[in-house]
Amino acid sequence: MTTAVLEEVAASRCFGGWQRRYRHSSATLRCAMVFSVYLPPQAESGRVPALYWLSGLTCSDENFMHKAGAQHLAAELGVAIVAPDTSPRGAHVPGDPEGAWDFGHGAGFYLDATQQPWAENYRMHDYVVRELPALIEAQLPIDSRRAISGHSMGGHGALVCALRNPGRYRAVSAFAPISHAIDSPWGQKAFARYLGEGRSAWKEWDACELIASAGERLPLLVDQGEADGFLLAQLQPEKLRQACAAVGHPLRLRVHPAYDHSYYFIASFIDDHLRHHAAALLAP
Ligand SMILES: N[C@@H](CCC(=O)N[C@@H](CS)C(=O)NCC(=O)O)C(=O)O
Repeated sequence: MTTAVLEEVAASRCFGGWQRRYRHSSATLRCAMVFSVYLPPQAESGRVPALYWLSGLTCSDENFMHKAGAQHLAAELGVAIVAPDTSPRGAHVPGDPEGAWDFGHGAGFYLDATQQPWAENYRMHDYVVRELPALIEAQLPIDSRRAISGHSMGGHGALVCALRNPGRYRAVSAFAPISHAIDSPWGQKAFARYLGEGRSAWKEWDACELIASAGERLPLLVDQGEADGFLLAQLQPEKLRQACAAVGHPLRLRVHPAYDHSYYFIASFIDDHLRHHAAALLAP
């Protein structure tokens, strides 16, 4: 699995480092995938740690890199940023049967599907947690110091990746995550198809459910805009607050008046998240 070749498809100098894009064949997802990576200047003389960023519904690997404005501080801190795509892609990969934007292509939900026809390709958890880091750590100047963050569906993904894999990430954070996916319309639609109708299987991919039995108490940093149109129906950060309070899981939940769901919100607070991750990634 680690022998796939990374084919560079774009490279731009950026804050003394490089913004690059690679294509590779994914054995996990059974399709070609593209990811973006920001390599800070420090990567030219040694290996650097990486923050994995998981984007939300409808995004590709490029939304974060184009809009979050993270490269300037990542260059200063010496942290790489890796942004995978949000689902498997390609004409042979099934999408939403009705062509909706909240399922299928661009909406992999960072889980490993068990139901056909999705189980063939939709294994984004395995891809993000194992296949992609193995490829990157073998072929790029990035080492195994990892942190993870994301937005909305990707915030759910970041929390679930960290909670399901104790010891794999040094830090975790999220912007406007789908906090309790099994209790949200987006999550219910996706989980019913990817995982089947049995709700017990859904709980293995739900941040609030996983908090109770987490194998480590990695502190969560979560930012949420109060004017986010998806706040009440889909995101429900108060459920995350309750789940953390019930078991004493450390949570810093910051609610920001007037901020919405957009990348303007992410750009406004990304520096705090980068410093949160860098403190853990660069600790001796
Ligand atoms: N297409 C949806 C919105 C989807 C959406 O807001 N996606 C968020 C993640 S959940 C995003 O980051 N969009 C891409 C962008 O803003 O660059 C709609 O019409 O309401």
